[in-house]
Amino acid sequence: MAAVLSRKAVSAPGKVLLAGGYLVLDREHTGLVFGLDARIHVHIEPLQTSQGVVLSEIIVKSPQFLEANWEYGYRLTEGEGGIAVTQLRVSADDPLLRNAFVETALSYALTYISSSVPHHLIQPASISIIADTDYYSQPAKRSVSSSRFLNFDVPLWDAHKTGLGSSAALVTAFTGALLAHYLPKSQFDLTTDTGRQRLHNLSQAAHCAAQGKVGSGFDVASAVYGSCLYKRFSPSVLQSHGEPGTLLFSKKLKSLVEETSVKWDTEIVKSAVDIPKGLRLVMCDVDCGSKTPGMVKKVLQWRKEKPEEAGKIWGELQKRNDGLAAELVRLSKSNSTEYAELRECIAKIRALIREMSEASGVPIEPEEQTQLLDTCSRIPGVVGGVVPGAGGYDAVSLLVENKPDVIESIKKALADWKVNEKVDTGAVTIGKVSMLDVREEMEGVRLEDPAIYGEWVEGH
Ligand SMILES: Nc1ncnc2c1ncn2[C@@H]1O[C@H](COP(=O)(O)OP(=O)(O)OP(=O)(O)O)[C@@H](O)[C@H]1O
Ligand SMILES: C[C@@](O)(CCOP(=O)(O)O)CC(=O)O
Repeated sequence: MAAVLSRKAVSAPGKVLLAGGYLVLDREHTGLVFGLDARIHVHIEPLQTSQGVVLSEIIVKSPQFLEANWEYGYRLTEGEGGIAVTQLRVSADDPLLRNAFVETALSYALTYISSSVPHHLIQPASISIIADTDYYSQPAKRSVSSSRFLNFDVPLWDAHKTGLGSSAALVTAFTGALLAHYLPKSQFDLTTDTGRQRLHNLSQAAHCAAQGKVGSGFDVASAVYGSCLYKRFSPSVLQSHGEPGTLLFSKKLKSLVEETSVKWDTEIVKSAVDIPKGLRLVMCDVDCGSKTPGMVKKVLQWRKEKPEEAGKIWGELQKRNDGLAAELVRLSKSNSTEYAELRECIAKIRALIREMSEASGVPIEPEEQTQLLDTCSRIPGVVGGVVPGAGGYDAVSLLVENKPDVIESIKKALADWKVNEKVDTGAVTIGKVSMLDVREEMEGVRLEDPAIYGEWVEGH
């Protein structure tokens, strides 16, 4: 008889790329990424089936959203092709709503598990995904109990994202929960360097496959390792492992994850990143629900066409980004509250980002965000702010003194804030600007107590 597996829960943090957007796509450069205290949690338990009924089924639910149930059948494929998963129809009348991140992470993780314990049958499981509130601009309804997790009461696809990296945190926590559930601790332990390295490699591979492109991977790296200075892996690492169901996929994935044939050249430096005790990060969401498509492509095209111009700006930006990281660490170590130099670092970075926007024709720091950042930067206690990551109209980040009156002043300023008509480009409509209830967090992925989810995993 197969051993009864115990329930497990894993969470991973969201992210903000404070400095190094676009540059981090190139291994010549680095990104300064902070993990956030908004987490995606994944809870997994054996699926209760009627006595004598043997199913190869895994059920995944996002109980905070409507119609967010996905059921999968799974089977071992021939030719060491790994585990293929097939989405099952919940009921004959329902349309098949796919979730590429869940589906891909499931088949990658099950394939790795089956290659690690080849003669074990994978038992059915029930998985719940539970997200902290600030991943979505959607106003959430308070849940009936005292649970910190809220009910969004809309289909997942209708919730506006705030850009905190839900898919990377999801894929990392989901993969971690599956490995922790099915593999013995001797083969996978989230608390060891080897465990985290394998989880990182597997999650990066699955996340890239689900996205259909290989980005820099800073979001998955920070979901695993938390805040860090990040240098990407060479894209060639992910070029030849194939797809689930194709010849030798299982073998190739195992060696990719365990680095037996390919070496991942990712560089994670945690000691280069810190936030001084007297400061914190704040994120302000503009809820306009739009992001200019193709920004990355356009910036890279500009860099290709104008290598000299781009090289100069990127070289200078890298220097300033390094300066920002160094100043944060210096302030943190010295316990100093003298923020003039930090203010200067942020102002220089913003000026260079605007120069890059202008030269590439890509609204990385659009006029509306310039105005928002300028307004916030004038509030006493606000050291400065930037458009993080790819920029555009996602939430902006501020570095502020960690004092209740400063936070109150920011909230008040945001409540009154409107785009000045003179700079309103008309490209987007900025909704209500609000402060998200998140701040930086140093820790990455972690095991959670499965009992904390209460009603969210019972009876859903
Ligand atoms: N609570 C959830 N339950 C299930 N799937 C989710 C959940 N939250 C996010 N996802 C998955 O992640 C996808 C959103 O990922 P996407 O990469 O577009 O955005 P993001 O990672 O939040 O933001 P960004 O990349 O801008 O930081 C959704 O379409 C869905 O597949
Ligand atoms: C533009 C880029 O460097 C950062 C994108 O960051 P974000 O998704 O906007 O947080 C792309 C990448 O690193 O994959």
